[in-house]
Amino acid sequence: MAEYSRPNTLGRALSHPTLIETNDVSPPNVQLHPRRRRKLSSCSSVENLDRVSSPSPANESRVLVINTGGTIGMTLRDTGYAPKANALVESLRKLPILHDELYARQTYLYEYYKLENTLVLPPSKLNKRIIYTILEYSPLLDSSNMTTDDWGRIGKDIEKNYENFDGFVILHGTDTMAYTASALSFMCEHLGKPIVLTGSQVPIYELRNDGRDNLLGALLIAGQFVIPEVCLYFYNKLYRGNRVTKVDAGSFNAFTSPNLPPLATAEVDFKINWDTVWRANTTAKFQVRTELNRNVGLLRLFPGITSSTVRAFLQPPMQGVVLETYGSGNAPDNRPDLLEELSKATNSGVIIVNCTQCLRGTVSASYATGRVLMEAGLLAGGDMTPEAALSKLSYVLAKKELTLDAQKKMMAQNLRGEMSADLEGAKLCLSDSRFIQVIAKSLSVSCKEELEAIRDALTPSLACAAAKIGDTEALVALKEMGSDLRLGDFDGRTPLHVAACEGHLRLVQYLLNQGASVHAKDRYGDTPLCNAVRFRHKDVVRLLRKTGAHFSREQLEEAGSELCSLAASGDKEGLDIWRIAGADLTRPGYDGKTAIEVAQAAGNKDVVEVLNSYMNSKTMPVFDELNEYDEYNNDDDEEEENGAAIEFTAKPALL
Ligand SMILES: NC(=O)C[C@H](N)C(=O)O
Repeated sequence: MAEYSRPNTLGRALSHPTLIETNDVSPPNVQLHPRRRRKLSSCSSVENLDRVSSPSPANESRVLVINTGGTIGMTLRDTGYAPKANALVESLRKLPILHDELYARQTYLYEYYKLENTLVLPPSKLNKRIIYTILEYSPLLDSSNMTTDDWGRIGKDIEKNYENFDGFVILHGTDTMAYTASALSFMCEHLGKPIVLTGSQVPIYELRNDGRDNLLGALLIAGQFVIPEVCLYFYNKLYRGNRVTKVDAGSFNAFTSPNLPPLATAEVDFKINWDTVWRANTTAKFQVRTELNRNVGLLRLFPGITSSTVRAFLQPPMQGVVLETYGSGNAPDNRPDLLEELSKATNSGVIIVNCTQCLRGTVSASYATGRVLMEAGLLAGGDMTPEAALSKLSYVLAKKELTLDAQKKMMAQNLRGEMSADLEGAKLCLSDSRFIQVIAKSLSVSCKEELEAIRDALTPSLACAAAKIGDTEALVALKEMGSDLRLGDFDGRTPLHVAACEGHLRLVQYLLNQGASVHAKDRYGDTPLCNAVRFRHKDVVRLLRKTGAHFSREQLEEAGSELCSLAASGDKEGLDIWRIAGADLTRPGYDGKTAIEVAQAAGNKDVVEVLNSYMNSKTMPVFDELNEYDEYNNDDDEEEENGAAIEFTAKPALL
């Protein structure tokens, strides 16, 4: 007699665990979960996986294992290792760590699924039962024999059975597993469930092997964690499938993911690196694109490669090539013959992607030898593996509905986490208004003091960034979360300073309406008015003046020299800005000469005339706000503003 206590979900109808003979699992002693019982009577097909819907009990999950071949299921023959058909299920059935026969029989697993190739794992640490069904391909293949058609077949089988399983495990030879994993990652669009490729270096039938561990780990991951990616599990690590490459022919530790850390590691527990897990960020339904373009290839540069080799390789029908270059994407820049062949090909519509031969790192344009390739029309492949770049090309080029330009654009995009964003783009860009708004929103979700402190610390930088790009909406968002838009950054520069520099008139208006001070000084003593004068934004100068901005006594004194220098260079516009800003154009410079004297000496008659008329009208108020304001309304030589329509309600002038 063996004691067997059934899991709660299965034994829901029983009040006590039942003692059952190990070999006696006859129906009267076992209660089926009601849903499973119902299913038993409705399911009739043994062959058709589609007709079996997902399992009932909550602690069970279903995984479809597609066995394509590979060493994991090979035996040694006279000709060497070769796959053995119809042997895997039987052999797994005898391995207690990979199949719990007692549970299967007690719960009528075989009758319910009507699939003899359905097995069940013993309960996991998380108390999950993973029921897995093996779909074996015929013939089983050494992965060296696989083609894009086989990728399509795998994709279609996943698609067909997608709703019936919680996850998928693909048993595959290791030699081309990185290619298949990459290809499937692109083919599986809007993936929401885990697809885990695995295999082994030593057949599962041998005494010492890595197949059992790899299969067990892959099943546990696919059945327990919603990692919506095409992954590769090997030697206790789960990798993103399109990031791996096989690096060792003789070790259990056969794969590496040089540019991305593992998604998970199997230690005492599984540690999932959720931050790295790819999120499709889509509401579209899962589908598999099986169309792949086979006119693609990998070309590895080597010293002395001839242009005729390159020419031959790039001949039609070739449509996409991954050029494996040196270091950070370099090629000889003293080989015009070679570069010409590459240019000719890109001009005729071949997409050539520049990937590095190095295991780790990315292509960049830091060397002249790298730039020549960009000039020849190559696309930068970033840190993509050649396997990923090749299968991406194959996938993208099969999208016939796209123009060549759109295909190139797609190649440069990070579609499935196969490449890191280029470093420029990856920088947190404060001048990205979406970033500012996202931060503003996320900070406003809580009203805790700490969060408010963070908000206050970030506000000046964020507000200045928004002011820089004239993003009124972002400023409104910041304002709504309670930020004080008058605050200055580390250098005492307020959003008003920044907006004045950039000439964003409407934003200046908005900030003034929000109480921004025209008198705020940055660490250099500059006010927004100084900035607007410096960058010659007349309208902003007028508006600031209207709001009461003025130069300090020292600034006015120092202005003399600046005015003389403008007069010397005949810069009427510069002088006019100073006039509008309220400077006294008769103020002498450091050597006692006035601007008009300098202009006369330099023979700048126009300037003399303008300054004379200024002197004549000097008895009038320095600045006629109303006239100037009218002028401002009609002036269109400033940059067109596209901010939100904000009524002009600037404060009355203080002069
Ligand atoms: N370890 C392996 O699976 C290698 C085998 N030749 C294959 O790729 O199918």
